[in-house]
Amino acid sequence: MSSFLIIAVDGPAASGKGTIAARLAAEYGLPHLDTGLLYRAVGLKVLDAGGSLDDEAAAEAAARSLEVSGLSENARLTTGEAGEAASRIAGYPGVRAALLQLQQDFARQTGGAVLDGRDIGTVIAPDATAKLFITATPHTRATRRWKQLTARGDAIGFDEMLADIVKRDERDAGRGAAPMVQAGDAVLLDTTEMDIEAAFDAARRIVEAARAR
Ligand SMILES: Nc1ncnc2c1ncn2[C@@H]1O[C@H](COP(=O)(O)OP(=O)(O)O)[C@@H](O)[C@H]1O
Ligand SMILES: Nc1ccn([C@@H]2O[C@H](COP(=O)(O)OP(=O)(O)O)[C@@H](O)[C@H]2O)c(=O)n1
Repeated sequence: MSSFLIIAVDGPAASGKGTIAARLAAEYGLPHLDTGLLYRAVGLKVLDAGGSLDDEAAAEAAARSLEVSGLSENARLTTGEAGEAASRIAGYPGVRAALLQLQQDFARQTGGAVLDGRDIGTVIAPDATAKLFITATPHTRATRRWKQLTARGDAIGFDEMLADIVKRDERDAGRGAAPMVQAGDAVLLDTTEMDIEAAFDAARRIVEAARAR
């Protein structure tokens, strides 16, 4: 069994892919990159500069000059505003091109890595050892995200949350550049009826089966 291990974890909003990716990274002693943070940071950078999310050139410039250190400590990146902004700029090919190399370098570092996002198994690491596509029903995902955001004081109604998630999924799956799609060789994991422990357990078994191939 090779000691080089790339695990690609993709899926729609609030499916639990970040939680699973972080747990897998701890399990296998690998570094983890939440690639959604990159797009969230670019979206907020455009907004903070007073720009428009419709301005493709501004988004591409923000992506090219993105400072990637410290993103996971920035709580603002996990807000609903950042998620929406991310999805608006993530369809621009120039933004995706600007963020490609750093993600591929992260994936190919010595020993390997775990990355989660929308296009890890299809574009960033098509040669990944194990590919998972995590999903759950929109209602379940909206419930999870609503609990997560309201627990920390963000004011949002459940119906609005559900509508936001459905709209973002449609935009992510419908765009021309690296749309959210399950890779042909990814294993689908529907966590609707699973708690975090059960979902992680199922994910670990998928990785073990892939490593044994
Ligand atoms: N299987 C699960 N059951 C219940 N809650 C979950 C499950 N997986 C994740 N969560 C919770 O749902 C929220 C969203 O999970 P997260 O991993 O951030 O999703 P994603 O990375 O897909 O957006 C978090 O609060 C997380 O703790
Ligand atoms: N690899 C990735 C990761 C995120 N994204 C975009 O960034 C947005 C935010 O991603 P995220 O993973 O942080 O969002 P959640 O699934 O956590 O809600 C997504 O809706 C996508 O539009 C992407 O296009 N490609």
